Amino acid sequence: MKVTVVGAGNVGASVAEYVAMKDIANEVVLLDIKEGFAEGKAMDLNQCATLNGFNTRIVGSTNDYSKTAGSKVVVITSGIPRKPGMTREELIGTNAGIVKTVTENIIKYSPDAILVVISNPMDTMTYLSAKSSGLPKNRIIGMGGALDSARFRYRLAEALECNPNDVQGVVIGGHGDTTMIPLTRLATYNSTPVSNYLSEEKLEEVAKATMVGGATLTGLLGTSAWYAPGAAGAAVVESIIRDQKRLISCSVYLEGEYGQEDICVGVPVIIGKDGWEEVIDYKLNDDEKAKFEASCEAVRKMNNALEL
Ligand SMILES: NC(=O)C1=CN([C@@H]2O[C@H](COP(=O)(O)OP(=O)(O)OC[C@H]3O[C@@H](n4cnc5c(N)ncnc54)[C@H](O)[C@@H]3O)[C@@H](O)[C@H]2O)C=CC1
Ligand SMILES: O=C([O-])CC(=O)C(=O)O
Repeated sequence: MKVTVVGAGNVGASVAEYVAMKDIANEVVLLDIKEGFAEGKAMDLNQCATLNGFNTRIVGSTNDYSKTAGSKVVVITSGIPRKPGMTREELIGTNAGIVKTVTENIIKYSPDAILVVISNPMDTMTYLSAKSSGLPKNRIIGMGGALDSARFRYRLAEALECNPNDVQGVVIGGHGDTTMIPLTRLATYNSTPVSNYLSEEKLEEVAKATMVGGATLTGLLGTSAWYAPGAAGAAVVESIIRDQKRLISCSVYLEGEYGQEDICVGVPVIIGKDGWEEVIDYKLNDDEKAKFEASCEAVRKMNNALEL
């Protein structure tokens, strides 16, 4: 099984590392446009094999797509990250051209691949990939909700002073500072509503911290985060390769689900060997529905800036 990761920068290398550590692919191809960069990252990662006990071969490629041929999954992380003070949406001018070209090159060599889009602004880049590839909608998955939900669970666990693995929580909507929707009403601490333990004000605080999770890290790091984004990308890849049918919030092309058409936005989906298989209806209440609609309107505005 071959997995390609386009963009060997912070997020791409992190996805490659976590995929290798899971030992779910024989080969991971890391491709970057920067001369020798992907080869260097691949060599460094290969030298972890005996230390971390994996048997995945990592191959570096400077823009040679023939090396990516026959990939089952392709993760797209190429593009610029934001700097402190910027929004993800400001990246569209540079990243749209990159994501479009990369998508076209990838499907020339791997026409049956499932694409996992990570580059920002992620929902719009996923929509662009869907439109420019012409691939069946189930084979295009935007990764954002997996990360945002992990951050939400971390923040909830911090507030509850508990083990994050005992907390369930999902973020839907756009992957933007103001468009994501942490579903606090549905969050649980080992099956009991978190509202049993946390006040409305505390839950509001948790939701706000979740929404600006990426911006907070960008402020601290000077560039955007990569460990949790890499782990979230690898979790989506694993669910595809192992056909795990995990229920993960991902940005997918909607045709009526959640009342939306012709948009890629975060909703809970089942992820398996054929890509995303089904959207699960969380039965939003009126307030959540209104937030989701506003989120979709903002994503749609971004999509309108694309030259398709
Ligand atoms: N969806 C999500 O949850 C997340 C998205 N991101 C996004 O992921 C993207 C990558 O972030 P980082 O890895 O931190 O950036 P980075 O700058 O470390 O790496 C990006 C890499 O893409 C490469 N690249 C640029 N144009 C290319 C092309 N045409 N073909 C192949 N490679 C190309 C660059 O040479 C660079 O090595 C950014 O757009 C960032 O905003 C980051 C974290 C989470
Ligand atoms: O914040 C950013 O720009 C990168 C990203 O999407 C995240 O870490 O959630």
